[in-house]
Order: sequence, then structure tokens, then C-alpha cells
Amino acid sequence: MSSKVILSINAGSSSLKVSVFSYHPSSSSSDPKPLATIQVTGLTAPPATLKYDRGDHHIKSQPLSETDVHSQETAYEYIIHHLTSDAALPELSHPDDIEFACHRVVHGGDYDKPVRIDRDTFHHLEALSDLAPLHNAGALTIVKAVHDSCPKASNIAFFDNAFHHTLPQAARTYAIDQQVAKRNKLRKYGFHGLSYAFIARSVAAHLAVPASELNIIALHLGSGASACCIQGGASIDTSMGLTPLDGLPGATRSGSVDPSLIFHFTHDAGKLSPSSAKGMHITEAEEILNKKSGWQALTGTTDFGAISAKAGDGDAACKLAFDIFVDRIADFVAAYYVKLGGQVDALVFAGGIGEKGAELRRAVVGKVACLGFALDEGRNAEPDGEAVVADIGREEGGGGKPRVLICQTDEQAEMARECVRDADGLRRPA
Ligand SMILES: Nc1ncnc2c1ncn2[C@@H]1O[C@H](COP(=O)(O)OP(=O)(O)O)[C@@H](O)[C@H]1O
Ligand SMILES: CC(=O)OP(=O)(O)O
Ligand SMILES: [Mg+2]
Repeated sequence: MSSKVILSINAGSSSLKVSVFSYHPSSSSSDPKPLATIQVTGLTAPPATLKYDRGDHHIKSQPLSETDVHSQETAYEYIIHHLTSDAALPELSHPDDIEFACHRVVHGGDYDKPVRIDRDTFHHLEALSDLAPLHNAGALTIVKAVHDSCPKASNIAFFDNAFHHTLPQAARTYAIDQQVAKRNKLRKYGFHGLSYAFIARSVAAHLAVPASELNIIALHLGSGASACCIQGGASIDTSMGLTPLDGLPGATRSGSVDPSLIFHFTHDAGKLSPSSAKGMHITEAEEILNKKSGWQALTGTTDFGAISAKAGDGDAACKLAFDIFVDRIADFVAAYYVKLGGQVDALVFAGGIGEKGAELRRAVVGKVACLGFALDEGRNAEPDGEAVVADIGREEGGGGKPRVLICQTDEQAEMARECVRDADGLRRPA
């Protein structure tokens, strides 16, 4: 049997990342082979930028015309055209070459494993989108686009909250009327789970400990940012909640605020926002706290690399944004250190800011130094860019100190890997 193509599609809040893999149906235990990765980033700070990697072909940063690419859907159309027209990627020359399209769906409600998307699951996911309208809607638009352009592909939804199905009851329950909570499914779900699953497995391999014995504090710091407390390889707490708004601030998100704040911010909190669409209802409160806050509101940009640089040059607004992030991250590291009873194998930085933001890592580790974390300045400034997991701590396992690591997380690889492992169960019936 010949090899097959998997398209792994990750619709983030500011980016669309698509990776192409091949796999051999007869060897479900081996990892799929990466063929190419294409990303459109900066969708919230136009013009968006294209990055493409295939073998020796690397387009690092090419700005895209705002008329062509301005949304998740237009970014997907651009990407699929780009991939199928690349003569050096013969495995994917027509959309029909795609056997599986894996979709990162941020809110999966009670789903704790991937599902094939058929008419019923699609409607169920649409209904769930009320809980995460700003995230799920983009992914579902792309599911529709794949369904229309590649009718032969099996569309599989992978849920960002599934990794957190192990949250203990006390961590997942809000102190509100439990009848209403149950009826309306109001609980902590947590997100970035595909990333945390990838991080947990990669770090366990790096430290040569069984995944079921791994205790780490992981930080996924991208446009949306979260922290996760992992004990025995399972999530026991995480900073996002019912929706990805809770916890750490992000590119355009406030993170945790006193819930009463919004009623003092605007009298229209409960009204529908003009960006609501048919089937996607967004209140003014959601719009303000999810899309008009965070780094954008504090500094005028969502580019945390630029914010870090300007903070270093003395720009007061950028310095405040930077300090707020460090303050909030340190709070979670401290809380999770206690939850792990001080038995912490490593503090792990991941996501665009965690992987590239040397200044941010330096400031965070400095703030939690009293817990035993310490950086190697040289390795922090120039980490091993080739390694999936790189040590940047001063101690490498010596002295009983927790390690400090960077993990180049890969949500698309996580989906493709899981897809191959259960290909027979997920494939569309012929
Ligand atoms: N050199 C850098 N230093 C700090 N942050 C960076 C750097 N380069 C990129 N970033 C930030 O990474 C973030 C995007 O992270 P990423 O995980 O790709 O986002 P998404 O949540 O959309 O998947 C942006 O805020 C971007 O500014
Ligand atoms: C869950 C979430 O916030 O995702 P992203 O960081 O990709 O926006
Ligand atoms: Mg992301």
C-alpha cells in the first residue's frame, strides 16, 4: 500500500499553521513523516506574513497582500493553493491526495478524544462554539472549506481541552450554584492541550523519565498564553477556564480580571457586538475582553518581540506590558510549584513568546529564583535551535534543582501522530 497524506491544520487566534505529513498505513506505530510546514502569522496585525519550509526551501518572512489574506478562511485558501502548486511537493499535487485533514478545535466541551466530523458532530461543535465563539468559528470555517474542496478527505477534530480531562474536581469547579453549573456546563475546561500533550511527551523523553512520572510546570506563551501544572504526566491545573479568556493576558486578551470590571467599563456589556454573525453571537463584553485588550490595548501592537525590545529601550507602556506578563506568569509558577509539593522536574517555556523571548524567560526565571530555578545566561540567549527540547538552566539535573527548558511545541505534529495511531478508527467508512 502506498503512503498517504495528512494535512494538520491549526487555527490559532492570530495565525494559521498547516503541516503536511506522509504516513504508511501499514505502520501505525511509527510517527508520520513531516514533508512541509506553512504558516500565515500576524492575522491580527496586518499585513500577515508567510513562512514556508519544505526540505531545503525556506521562505522566512514574506508579507502577504491584505486584500488576498485577511482572515482564517482566506489564509487557508492561500495555503492550499501554495501547497498544491509546489512541484517539489509531489505527494500533494491535488486536494484529493489528502486522506486525513486534522483540525485543532479549541473548545470540545466534554469530548476527551478526537472525533471524525460528520454532519452531527459538526452541528454539535457549532453549538459548542457559543462557549468559544472567537476560536471555534475560525476552525469550523476551515472544516467547511476542506469538506467542499476535498470531499474525499476524512475531517478529524482534535480538541484543545481534551488533555485537561484529568483536572481534579476542586480545580475544575467554580464556586457557583451547581445546578446551573451542570445544566449550562460551566466549569474549567482549559486549552492549549495539544501543545501540552506534545510538551509532556517530548520533555519526558528528554529527561529520560516515564511520561507517567513526569512533574512539570509548562508555559505555552503565544498570542493566547496559558500555564499548566502536570503531575504524573496528567494535567492537574491550568490557567485558562471556561473559555481561553481566563488566566494570563495575551495579544488581545485581558486574562483574568474581576468579573465586575466589565460593567464599569461599558454599559453595553450584555449587548451583541457588531462583529456577531449569523450563528456566532459575541457580546460587547466578550469583544472588549478578548479582542480589544491585552498587549494591543496596552501598547498598540500584538508583537511581543517588539514589546520586549522597546521595554528594554525604556518605553514606559511596553515596560508595563512586559512587567504585567512576568508578574502574572510568576503567580502561576508559584501556585503550581506548591500543587506539585515542590517535586518539580522542570519549568518549560513553549509557544512563540516562550520559544523566542529570551528577555521574558530571563525575567520570569529571575522572579521565581527563590524556588530554585536558575538560568544559564548564555544558553538562554542562544538556545539550541535544532533541538525539540533544549536545556537553558544553570543546573542540568545536578544539585536536585528543577531544570529550565524550552520546548519547540508542535500542535500539528501532535494531531498527525494521534491520527496515525488511530487511523482505522477515524477513517471515513468507504
Ligand atoms: N523574538 C521574539 N520575542 C518574543 N516574542 C516573539 C518573538 N517572535 C515572535 N514572538 C511572539 O510570538 C507570538 C506568537 O506566538 P504563536 O505561538 O506563534 O502564536 P499563536 O497563538 O497564534 O499560535 C506573538 O506575540 C509574537 O510577537
Ligand atoms: C486556546 C488559545 O488561546 O489558542 P491560541 O493561543 O492559538 O489563540
Ligand atoms: Mg498557538
